[in-house]
Parts: sequence; C-alpha cells; structure tokens
Amino acid sequence: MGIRLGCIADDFTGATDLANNLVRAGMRVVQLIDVPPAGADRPADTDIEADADTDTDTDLGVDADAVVIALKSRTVPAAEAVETSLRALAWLRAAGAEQIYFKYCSTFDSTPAGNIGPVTEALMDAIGADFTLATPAFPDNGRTVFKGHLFVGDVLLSESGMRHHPLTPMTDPNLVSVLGAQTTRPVGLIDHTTVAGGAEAIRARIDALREEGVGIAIADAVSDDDLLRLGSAVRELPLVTAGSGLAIGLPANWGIEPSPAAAQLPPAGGHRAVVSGSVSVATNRQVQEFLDSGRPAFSVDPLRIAAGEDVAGQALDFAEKHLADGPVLVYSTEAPDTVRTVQGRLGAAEAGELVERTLARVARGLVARGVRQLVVAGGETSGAVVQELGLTGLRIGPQIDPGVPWCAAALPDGDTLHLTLKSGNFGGPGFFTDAFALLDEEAS
Ligand SMILES: Nc1ncnc2c1ncn2[C@@H]1O[C@H](COP(=O)(O)OP(=O)(O)O)[C@@H](O)[C@H]1O
Ligand SMILES: O=C(O)[C@@H](O)C(=O)COP(=O)(O)O
Repeated sequence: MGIRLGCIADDFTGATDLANNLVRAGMRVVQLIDVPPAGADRPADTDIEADADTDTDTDLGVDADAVVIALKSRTVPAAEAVETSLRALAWLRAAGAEQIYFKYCSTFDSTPAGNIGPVTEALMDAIGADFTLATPAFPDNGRTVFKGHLFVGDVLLSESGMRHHPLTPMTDPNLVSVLGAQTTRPVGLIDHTTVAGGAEAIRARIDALREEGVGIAIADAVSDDDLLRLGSAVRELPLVTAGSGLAIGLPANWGIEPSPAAAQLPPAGGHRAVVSGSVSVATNRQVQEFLDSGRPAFSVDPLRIAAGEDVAGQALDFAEKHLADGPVLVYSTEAPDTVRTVQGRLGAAEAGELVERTLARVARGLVARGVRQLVVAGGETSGAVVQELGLTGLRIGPQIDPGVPWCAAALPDGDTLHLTLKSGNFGGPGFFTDAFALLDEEAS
C-alpha cells in the first residue's frame, strides 16, 4: 500500500511547517529534501527506517502516511519551479500518493510571474484535475482569509511587513486577483458563509463553480474549525493547494487521529547556534531580543562580502571563541530600510544570493566545529543551509512555536543534527533561546 498524502512544498521552512501540522494531526511523516534521484527508494543516509512488514510500506520503501518533498522553488523562475514540482509529483505518485498537497507560504509569497499559479496549473494538467482550491489560511499564526482577502494578524497582507519582502513584495491583499494574474484558468471564491455551512455546502459550491468554468477557488478560513470543514470537503479532490493550515483537516479523511507518539526524536547533544538570514518582522524582533540579552552575536554585512572580505571566515572565528557558552548567533537580519539600501547597491537577487551562500558556509563551518543543535531563520536561507549540509531527509519532532518543529537529520558522516527551520514571520520574540530550552525540557 502506498502513502496517503503526497506533499510538494515550495520552500524548506514551509515544508517543516506542513510536516509539523500533519504530525500533530497524527500522521507519520517523512520529509525529503528535494526529489530523490530516479530509482532511489529513500535517502540512503537518513535515519528514517522503512519497515518492510508494515502495510503502509510503499513500493518505494517509505514507511509513512505522508511524504513532504521540500523544494526551493518559491522564487526561482516559474519554468524551473514547474519542472521540479512535476518531478516531485511523479515521485509521489510512484510512491502511491492518493492525494497531492501543494504547500506555499501563508502570506501567499509570489509575483505576477508566479510561482503559485503556474505550479498549480501544471500540477492540475499532469493529474488531470479540473478543479482545486487555494487557501493560505493558518489562524494559529494569525493568517486568515475573509472574502478572499488575506489578513496577517490584524492588518491586510498589503499593510503587513510582507509589503517590503525583498523577493516577493505583497501589495495586493485580494487573493482572487493575485492568483488570477498568475493563471490561465478563472479563479473564484468559496466565501465564509459557505465554509461556515460545512462540508456539504462547500461541496455544493465547488460543483457550482465547476459549472461556471472556474478552475481554482480561493477558500475563506478564519478559524481552525473552518479548516477542518474545508479539509473534510476536499476529500475527493486529487489536488489541494494551501499554506500548512489545511493540513490539520486532512488526516481524519483516512481515519487517522492525533497521537502524542508521532513526534519523538533522539536526544540532542553538541554545541548550539543560530544562523539567521531572514529579514522578516518577527525575525528582526527575535534577533533584537537575543542582542539585548548580551549573548554572543556576529553581524554579516553583505557589502563587506561584495567587497571580497572573508566574512564567513570571520564569523566562524568569532563563533569558535564563544561556542562553549552558546548559543551563538550569526545574522544578516536587518530592518527594511537597511535591506533596501543594500539591494540598491548590489541588486536584490545578487544580495540575496551572496548572503545565502555566506550563511550556508557559516552553517557548514559551525557543524564542523561541533554544533549539533542549529536554528536557521528564513525560508531561502534554510534551503541554502540544508543543501550545503548535504541533508537528504528530516524527522519531525516536537513543536517549538506554531509552524516550527525541531527536526533531526543524519549528517553525511552519520552523526545526528537537531535542526529547526524557522519561517521568517513565525515564532515568539524569545524564539532563539526558547528553542533550546525545549530540547532541555525534552531531555529532563
Ligand atoms: N542584510 C541583507 N541585505 C539584503 N538581503 C538580505 C540581507 N539579509 C538577508 N538577505 C536576503 O533576503 C532573503 C530573505 O529570505 P528568507 O531567507 O526566505 O527569509 P525571510 O523571507 O523571512 O526574509 C534571502 O535571500 C537573504 O539572503
Ligand atoms: O506558510 C508559512 O508562512 C511558512 O511555512 C513559510 O513558508 C514561510 O516562509 P519564510 O517566511 O520564507 O520562512
């Protein structure tokens, strides 16, 4: 028997966010970094055991209810995002996935060129799906959708920090028009009154939209109850697209219930460090709180990298002196004005890449110096770090804050690394110390 749910996530923090919600709803989840090479059953160097005797073993040897394939496809050119997403789809279908879940950001990060629209349509074409729904709602993290408009906390998306995002600035809160600009299919709305009416009402609305020729519908959701109703209503859809929120309502469609045993990790050891390349509002607050506490921190300046200085080497020299009294923070996180100035000098994409490459080298150097508990902040940054560390799979552990679990990964030399990939806007102000406190609690 194959896996039930096959998931394609457009970035690495988003993938752990989705896996976290599925685990909390009781699913056994394997997260893979990138699409395994053709012919591979599962990553050879993860400690995720396949059990040949269980009836959920897939033909490809993955013993899980759901597999999340983490891509770094959010901000690459649309054609590339489509190509890797279709490869992920092919792998998941070969693993027996009964339903496909395309996960994007709860702030719907995209541009008029994509990638949410083009990837959704390519998946629909490949699956032969004439209809799917789209909802980034994640009320536990303050993302709600009402009358097709996305709110972040108490403000519209376009008034939130996302309007300043370096790669995907979000200036229109109306998701019907945002998605409509990225798709060839008409985009419709399943509004709050319909969702409040329950699964039957939602299915009736889906039928009506289909008859009108609508291919994709934004779904309102302002509470977990809305997401549970939507989850039940979409049982028969071969493809769903969403943030991580919809995941709370899907496991029940297979009769799966929450189980506390789903999130066990091995004990953690080694030094502690934080690498932050996120420039989001919440991360800025977390970095500030860490600096205010007087703990060791090294600031990475993109202009000095561009000038040819060995900034990664300097950061590692600094870290080496302080790791014994860790956690140590290495960060490029800055307020929007400073980031804009840097982008004006270097170009946004170039600055992003320079910083990502440097922080990834720092992460590799930290691990070489004995760090075995690592917090990484920012989706793009996490993608660069995970690739640089050569990780191929993650086990999902306990939740630190909504949307952010601890994970365990096997390093290429076989050692275990405890790792958390923090989405930019997730986590409380004390996240960079709370995360380690949770591991202490788990150990006691
Ligand atoms: N000081 C900086 N100046 C310019 N770009 C930066 C700076 N710090 C980080 N970046 C880039 O901004 C992007 C941040 O994206 P990401 O890591 O996904 O985090 P978030 O979305 O939370 O801001 C990355 O490409 C990163 O390299
Ligand atoms: O859905 C979400 O908000 C997150 O899972 C996510 O994808 C955030 O991405 P970054 O802000 O780039 O970390």
